[in-house]
Amino acid sequence: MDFTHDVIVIGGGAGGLTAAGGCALFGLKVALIEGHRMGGECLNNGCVPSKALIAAARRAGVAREETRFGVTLSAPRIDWRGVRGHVRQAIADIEHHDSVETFEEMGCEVVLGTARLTGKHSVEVGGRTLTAPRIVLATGSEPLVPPIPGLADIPYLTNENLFELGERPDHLVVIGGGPIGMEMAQAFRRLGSAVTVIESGRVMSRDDPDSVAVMVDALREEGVRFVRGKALRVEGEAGGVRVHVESDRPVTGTHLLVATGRKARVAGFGAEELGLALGKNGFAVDARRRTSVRSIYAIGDCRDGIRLTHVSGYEGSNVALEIVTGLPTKVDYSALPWCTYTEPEIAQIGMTEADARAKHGDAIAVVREEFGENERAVADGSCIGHMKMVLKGKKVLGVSIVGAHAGELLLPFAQSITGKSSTFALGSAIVAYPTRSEISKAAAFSAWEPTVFGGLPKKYAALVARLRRALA
Ligand SMILES: Cc1cc2nc3c(=O)[nH]c(=O)nc-3n(C[C@H](O)[C@H](O)[C@H](O)COP(=O)(O)OP(=O)(O)OC[C@H]3O[C@@H](n4cnc5c(N)ncnc54)[C@H](O)[C@@H]3O)c2cc1C
Ligand SMILES: NC(=O)c1ccc[n+]([C@@H]2O[C@H](COP(=O)([O-])OP(=O)(O)OC[C@H]3O[C@@H](n4cnc5c(N)ncnc54)[C@H](O)[C@@H]3O)[C@@H](O)[C@H]2O)c1
Repeated sequence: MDFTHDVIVIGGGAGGLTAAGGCALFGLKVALIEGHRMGGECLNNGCVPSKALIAAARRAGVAREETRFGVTLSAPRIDWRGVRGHVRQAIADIEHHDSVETFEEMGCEVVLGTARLTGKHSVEVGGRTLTAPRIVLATGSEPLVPPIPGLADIPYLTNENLFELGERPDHLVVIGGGPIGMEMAQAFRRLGSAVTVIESGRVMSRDDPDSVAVMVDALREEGVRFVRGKALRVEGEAGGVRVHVESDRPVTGTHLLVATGRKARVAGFGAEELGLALGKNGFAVDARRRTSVRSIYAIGDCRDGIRLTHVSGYEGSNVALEIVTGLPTKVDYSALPWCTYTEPEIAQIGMTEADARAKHGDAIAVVREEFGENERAVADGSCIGHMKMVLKGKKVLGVSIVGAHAGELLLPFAQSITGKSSTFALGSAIVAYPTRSEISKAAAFSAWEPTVFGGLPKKYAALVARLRRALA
């Protein structure tokens, strides 16, 4: 078969950009297709606007403390247009990292349009048929809106319209106590909204309960109200919503945010017709991120599994490496980090205590240290929180941290968990997004870039690509 490309990547979010950029930098002929906005969810409706909003809210939160350390601040005045302006500016300042021009410079052919899978090796977009030995699906996810009776009849918010809100809600009701619910609850509360969170199960159920308890107490103290129960029915109109909750009184507010998880984007672009197998929520994949059709990979939010920007990026680079070298490249999540950017932050790497007990029983030990004993925390007047290190013998299995800048404390444990500490390992470590710690990975990666993308590796990649074209 005479292929138009070596690789076709569908989706220009964190996963697709990393896969496409990686292959292109090795000299492969890459088509990168994006149907909406380059940068995907993270840049446009996810991490970047949420963290920008959190930054504005943090400023308001500090000002609300009035007198501290002998310094008196005046109470915050919140100009919603200014807050929105900061959110937009953050996106504008970052978007060039993900732009068409940047990826064309790397050597990708960027095609703007909605792609349709038409075969094991073919994709249609904008009236063209593109073909390649390997296709990478990085089509992402969208808000999972549960079928709560009444919801379809009232205006509600999800992450897709939250950051474009024209006014500050007087009372924001949030359904869902996951990372989106928690980050946004605190941010809106600090910006002056009343906030009620409705959660049917455990708040932040993926994280260590001891960390979560500290964070929930802090949010309660700031005035966030928590209601335990399932949201069963919703009624009202713009400016006045009422949520009926299992085993509690109805909750009323002015705005409703639905933050009840994500639904993988797997339908409507030819994957069903090709018979790609599905898992519980997304394409079923093996450890190499191959779907049931072996020439097609699925990475990041669109496959069944954990959904985070750095996870999409890691899977993108793994798949690029496999395609370029021809060597199987499995994901390794033994040192997977994540962080929720409330204040205090909750950060995790590797196993929680519960994960470790489930796997190793009483063979584990847990060491706990308090920030109240940490002299930098004391000097900062910011002693809330602790670190729990989970060990088997002296080997670290995981670390849970709650406290100021918790996400920035994870990186050394990536090295202790994996046992890899070279500059190459640092350059390819999975680092929680967005953290300042990423700069260490960037520096280590830069040191290796000329070698990794040098003449010899490119010649080898070209040979593998020729063989693939001949054998596919
Ligand atoms: C409010 C919020 C806050 C978040 N905060 C964080 C955080 O702080 N840290 C973190 O790690 N994660 C965070 N996340 C999760 C993170 O945003 C996602 O995990 C990540 O963006 C997924 O990247 P992706 O490339 O897999 O998918 P996406 O970013 O969803 O990209 C998929 C792309 O594919 C395109 N596409 C889909 N179908 C087609 C088609 N047929 N043809 C062409 N193009 C197509 C879409 O337009 C989209 O641009 C947050 C998410 C939300 C909603
Ligand atoms: N800092 C970060 O890394 C970060 C921040 C935001 C989002 N994200 C990612 O975005 C994704 C989505 O986050 P999310 O918070 O929407 O999802 P989530 O699945 O983590 O949490 C959703 C919560 O909603 C609850 N829920 C569902 N239906 C309900 C109902 N009817 N009534 C009451 N509660 C109900 C669930 O019990 C669950 O706790 C996740 O993949 C997450 O990893 C990450």
